[in-house]
Order: sequence, then C-alpha cells, then structure tokens
Amino acid sequence: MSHDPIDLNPSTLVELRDGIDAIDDRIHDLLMKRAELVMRVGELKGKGPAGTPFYRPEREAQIHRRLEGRHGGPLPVEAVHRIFREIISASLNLEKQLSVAYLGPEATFTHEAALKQFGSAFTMFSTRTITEVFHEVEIGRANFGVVPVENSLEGVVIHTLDRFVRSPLNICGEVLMPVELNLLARGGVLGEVRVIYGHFSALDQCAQWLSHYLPQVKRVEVASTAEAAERARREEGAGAICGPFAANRYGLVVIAEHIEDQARLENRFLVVGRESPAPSGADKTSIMVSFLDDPGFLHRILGVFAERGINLSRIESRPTQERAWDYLFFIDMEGHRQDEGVSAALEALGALSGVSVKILGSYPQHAL
Ligand SMILES: O=C(O)C(=O)C[C@]1(C(=O)O)C=C[C@@H](O)C=C1
Repeated sequence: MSHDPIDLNPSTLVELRDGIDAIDDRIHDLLMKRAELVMRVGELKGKGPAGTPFYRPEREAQIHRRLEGRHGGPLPVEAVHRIFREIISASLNLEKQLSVAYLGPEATFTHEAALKQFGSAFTMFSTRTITEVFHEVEIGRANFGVVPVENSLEGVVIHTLDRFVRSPLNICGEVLMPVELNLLARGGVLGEVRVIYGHFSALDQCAQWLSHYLPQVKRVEVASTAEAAERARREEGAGAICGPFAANRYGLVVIAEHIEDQARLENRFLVVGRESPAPSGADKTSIMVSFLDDPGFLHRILGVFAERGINLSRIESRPTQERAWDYLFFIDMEGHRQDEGVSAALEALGALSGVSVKILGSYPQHAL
C-alpha cells in the first residue's frame, strides 16, 4: 500500500476533514489486513490438536501491554485499550464464535467487566447466581464465565471461592475495575428523591454521603445495582445507586457523581473456563490449599513461597464445608505455574505430607 503523505497542518475545516477522511481510509484498509492475518491464525488453530484454544488471553495481554509501552499522543491510553479491545474482539469472532455467561442481570458491574475483558463481539448472557455462571460453563453452554471475586471495601465474594471447591474450571483471567457510584433518577433533581434503591454494598459504600445529603430519605436494599436502576426507571421519586454503565442502559439521569465515601475503590472479577492460558510475561497463579489442623502448618506453607522469593498477593481462608473447623486457604501469587520459581514452590507444597493443593489457574495479570 503506498499513500500520499497526510498534511498535518491544514488550515480550513474542509482540509482538516479531508485529512481525517484520508486517515480513516488507511485505518480501514489496515483493519481489513489485520483481520485477514487473524483469520489465517484461526485456520492454523483449527488444524491443531482438538481443543486448541482460539481465545488467547495471554496474547491479548501482551498486545495491550506493548501498545501501552509505545503510547504517546493526545488520546488517553484507556481509549487506546478500548479501541483495541473491540478490534481484537471482532477479529476473534472471525476465527470462532464464543459465548460468555456473567452474573446478571444486565448492566451490573459484572456485565461491564465481561465487556471489558471480551469486547462486544462475544455472545453474552446473564445468569441469576454465581453458581449458575459456573454451571453454564461446566455443561458447555458458555465458553467462559465472569464472576465477581473481590471488592476492595467489602472483601472477598465467598460464593465464588466456595464454588471453586467442586468445579473443574480454571481461572483464565482477572478484570479490575474502579468503582464509580452515582445517584441516578428519572428526573435530575436531588430534592425530588423520596426513596433510594441500591445493592447492600453500594448503599454501604455511600452511607456517609447519603446521611449528609439525603438524611430523611428511605434506603431500600435490592439484589443488584441493575435492579436498583430498574426500580428508579419505573417509580416516580425513586433514586438508584449505580455505575455510569447502568445509567445509559436504563435511560436515567445522573443527579450526583462519585458519591462513594472512599476514593479509589476497586472491584475484581475472575474469568473462568476450561482453558489454561500460557505465560504472558506478567501473570498470577491462584491455588486452593487444605491441610491438617496442626500448629505450624500455615507457617510451613508460607515458608515454601518465602524461601523462593514468591510474592503472595492474597490469602483468604474459608471453612471446608466438609468438617467443622477445617479450613481451606485461597492463595494468589505472582508468576505463572510454568515459571521456574512458582513451579518449584507448587511441587514443594504438594510434597508436604498432610497438604492437598488444587491449582485454580495461571492467568495474565490484569493488563488494562
Ligand atoms: O494471536 C492469536 O492467537 C489470535 O487469534 C489473534 C488475536 C488478535 O486479534 O490479535 C485474536 C484473538 C486472540 O484471543 C488473541 C489475538
């Protein structure tokens, strides 16, 4: 492809728009060329052994990290990530059509996380519970599932951890999303709000703001932020605490932005599936460990990682659901199970008598 150089210093509106048209033509041509290459990648995968994965989160993470590394210019890097998310999503759709189940209803934070991970070319459907997300993937009705696992204020989502105990699925990815909570309603006037609907954690996260600005207004707990938005859409004088994503979907007006009491809240979600991503260069590994209720055992387990200089990013304990007072530990560490240090630590852990280890997955650290 040879092109005329694009004039970056035009002076009139017509010339500026001519320049934009010329650039759009090139972007369009290049997108089609990229799609042709991706289709050839898809053909190679199709000829590979049965079960060769089409979705390659480690490769996608590398693409995003590489772009971030070369980024410069007026567009924010988040916009670049969003654009490439969609390019990759549409490209993968040429290789294979894949589906994703997420904890619904529509317009929840988990839905937003699923779109952030997979883009909009995937077939997506919601389920009512976390267990159903796992089930849909386990029986093959969805290729992947997205579930919440951690909220930086409320802590861990126990249903998700508990479900891993009896699920054959792997963790294939994580999505981190800053929490933005807004007050929404059909009309945009604070003084007209008579009742506020919200998920219990959203109400909790905004408690100070609500007490200060709307001390007399009744707060009603509902099952999800999406349900709160639905109620606010139907009821006169009702407000809902939701993210901006729900505001668009339910046609509500934002009355107040960022009403969360604590800045920089973050939610973490997991992608579950049957595939095991290859190393991406910056990965995490999650495991589940159970051991005899013996003094010093936890110390020995943690020692296995400390001796090898492996950084643990999270440790969470849960009752085993089998015997009272027996505990399971969920441990996240930096590195991929194929990395030398992590693989040696996992081997040493498995060799400790009285310890059983289940590897839940190695996956790229959140890239965007
Ligand atoms: O590199 C691959 O394996 C591809 O299929 C190409 C591509 C892309 O568009 O760049 C598409 C989907 C994969 O999840 C990763 C990357």
